[in-house]
Amino acid sequence: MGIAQVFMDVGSDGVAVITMSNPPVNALAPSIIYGLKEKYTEAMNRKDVKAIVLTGGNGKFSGGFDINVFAEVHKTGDLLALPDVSVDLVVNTIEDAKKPSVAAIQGLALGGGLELAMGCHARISTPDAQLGLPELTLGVIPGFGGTQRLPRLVGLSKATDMMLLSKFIRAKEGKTYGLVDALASPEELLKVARHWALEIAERRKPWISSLQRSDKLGSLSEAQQVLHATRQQAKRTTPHMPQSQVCLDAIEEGIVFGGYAGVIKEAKLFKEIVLSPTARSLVHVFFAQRLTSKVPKVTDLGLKPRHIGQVAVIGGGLMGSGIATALILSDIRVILKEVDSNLLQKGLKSIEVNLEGLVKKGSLALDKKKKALAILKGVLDYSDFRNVDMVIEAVIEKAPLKQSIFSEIEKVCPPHCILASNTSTINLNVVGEKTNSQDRIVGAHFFSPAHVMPLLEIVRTETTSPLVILDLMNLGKIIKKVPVVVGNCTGFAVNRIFFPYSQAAKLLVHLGVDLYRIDGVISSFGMPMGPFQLEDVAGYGVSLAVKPIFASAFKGRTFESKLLELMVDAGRNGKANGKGYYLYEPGSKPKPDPSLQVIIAESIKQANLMHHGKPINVTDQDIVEMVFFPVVNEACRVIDEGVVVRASDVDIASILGMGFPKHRGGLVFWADTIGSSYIYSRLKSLEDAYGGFFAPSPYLEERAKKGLPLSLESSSSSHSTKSRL
Ligand SMILES: C[C@H](O)CC(=O)SCCNC(=O)CCNC(=O)[C@H](O)C(C)(C)COP(=O)(O)OP(=O)(O)OC[C@H]1O[C@@H](n2cnc3c(N)ncnc32)[C@H](O)[C@@H]1OP(=O)(O)O
Repeated sequence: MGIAQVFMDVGSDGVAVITMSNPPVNALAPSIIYGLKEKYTEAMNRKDVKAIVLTGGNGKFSGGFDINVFAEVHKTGDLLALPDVSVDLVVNTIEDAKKPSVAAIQGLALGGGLELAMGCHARISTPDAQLGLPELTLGVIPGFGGTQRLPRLVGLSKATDMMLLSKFIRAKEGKTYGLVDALASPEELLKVARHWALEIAERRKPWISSLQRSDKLGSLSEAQQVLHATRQQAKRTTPHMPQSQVCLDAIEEGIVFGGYAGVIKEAKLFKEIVLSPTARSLVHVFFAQRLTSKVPKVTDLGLKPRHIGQVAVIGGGLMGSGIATALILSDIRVILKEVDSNLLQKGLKSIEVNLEGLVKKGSLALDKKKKALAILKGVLDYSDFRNVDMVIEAVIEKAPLKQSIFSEIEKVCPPHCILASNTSTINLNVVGEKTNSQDRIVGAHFFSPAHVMPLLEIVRTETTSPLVILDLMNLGKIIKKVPVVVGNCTGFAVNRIFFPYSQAAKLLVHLGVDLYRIDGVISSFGMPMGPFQLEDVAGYGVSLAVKPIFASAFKGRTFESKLLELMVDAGRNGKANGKGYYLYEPGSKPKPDPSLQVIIAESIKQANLMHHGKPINVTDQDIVEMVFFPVVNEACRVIDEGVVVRASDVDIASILGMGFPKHRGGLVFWADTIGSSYIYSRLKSLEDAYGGFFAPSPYLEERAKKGLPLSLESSSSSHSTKSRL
């Protein structure tokens, strides 16, 4: 961040323009808050100032309160680091001042930024500025009066919608709701705002304090009905997010007892919720996600990413068509290659279906769909490959096939062309073994469905050039993915860390624990679905293909059973044929299938794990620990071997790639809330009872013995022979 400063410039018209400057987003750091207070006091005291225009520098109003302060409060527990903005600055200094303020908004006004603007007596904005109160995504609630002023400006339903869903709206939409008083072009913005401020001062325009308004709130009973319905919905959709209910508590206080009482209640609730485990987790996730874009020896070399105008995707199956969809949606021209016209037509059709799905959901306009399809071309040979900047191979997981494709594309593509593979498991050195282009071979591991899932795992080998990594990171951002750079090993980071997840669940079944109970417990923990339903949805082909790969790469710590083979023998292929661990019927939820018990009994018999044939007795907590601690253990190895740049990259990869609950802060963050010593001792006793699958890794053991968090960076604790990054 640059230097945080507040400037004031008083014009001959008697308008003081107060500008917040704290690049890149003018976050409201404590120094900005104090600076605002100081400039406002000066403006009030100066006789030549009639009115104030509040604005932000560098084309942005403000991205909200400085989230670093939350991180500081989480570290120290000291709430004094939070300045009193809501009453002292917004109510007393701005809203109740004897001179009017007008907010001149461009770029964005989010969180505390929008709350300052709502404390002003009018808001003028450029049409495309983004407005929103996204505090709930950080586990907190709006704390500068937003829970009170937004409902009073736009009405209760719209306001709860914007706050609970952390929805951003454009200013032109805000104008229709009454959040914005007038729109102006960037060139005219200040002029219009100055004029408006003077008009208020001279009483030619109304002098409105948002907090005093009630005209948009409806009657008390209507308001309470809306709040009740919203509460019920939030309980269903965000059961792990206490901030939703707390936000509604603050709103309700203001509806019942008036805006000022609401502001006081909001401030009190804010100070409680900011220390909640959810806020700690979500603030961690905010910074962890941004850290993924800082990759040593890649982003610190002063390199500039090259333009990627055209990409060839090889293979039009589920992954290839999803990747192509993601690319054309972001205006990148795509050549889709298949081996015969039948498969090509299928691939092109899947892309169209993907786009139609987005149109149906309302997230893609029809003309945007047409535009996207116009930059897609299907081909059956390599002749068009001479013009592409990147190839993404997405064929089935067979090493010899990938090798022959890579040696062919090396010959036909231009020398600058990046050669990427979407393999999820196969070592990239093997993929590129038959080429002389090791420096431009890279993994671009998308997650299915590729046009929806936000994670892009970028896999670098020891020879991949930094520029190639940077180009792929940049492309990832353009297509709205979160790129996480990892090292090359079997399963890379995500699939490797999560291989024990389904294996542990199967192990539990072979110890006599009910499969549907396991899925239920894991869903309640916060995963989008349990491990068995996930396997049904992903299809057994993937699980069966990777089983031997993991077994040979991670000898001694895999759990083998014949359950899946027995399922396939019995004609069960998962969701694909409507029959897996669950029964799938169109239009209804997956149903448990009692006849599955015969297959499970056979698999249990073959595995012969149960002591005297007796099922084990486990609590729900035992299930969570037996499923996730082996996953944490593998994450420890991945951190120790340098497969990830930093532990927090695992947090982001686990959330975005596997659906690990965000409100728990990601896998390693969650593990650290439990403590390395406890996890180690549990794994140790599970190892004694059930063998090597649970054996704690040396990294975990060392951290536990020293009482250190797993995420703490430390050179001395490394057991690895060599970093892969
Ligand atoms: C009391 C109040 O009610 C409480 C609050 O106001 S809480 C804050 C509410 N505001 C928010 O949640 C907005 C958070 N920010 C964002 O969503 C996005 O950063 C954005 C939409 C503003 C910009 O996105 P984008 O252009 O992709 O840039 P992005 O990489 O996210 O951010 C750029 C830098 O600004 C920082 N930043 C953004 N918003 C910040 C904030 N509110 N505080 C501190 N830093 C912030 C980021 O950490 C990043 O820093 P880095 O370059 O060192 O990694």
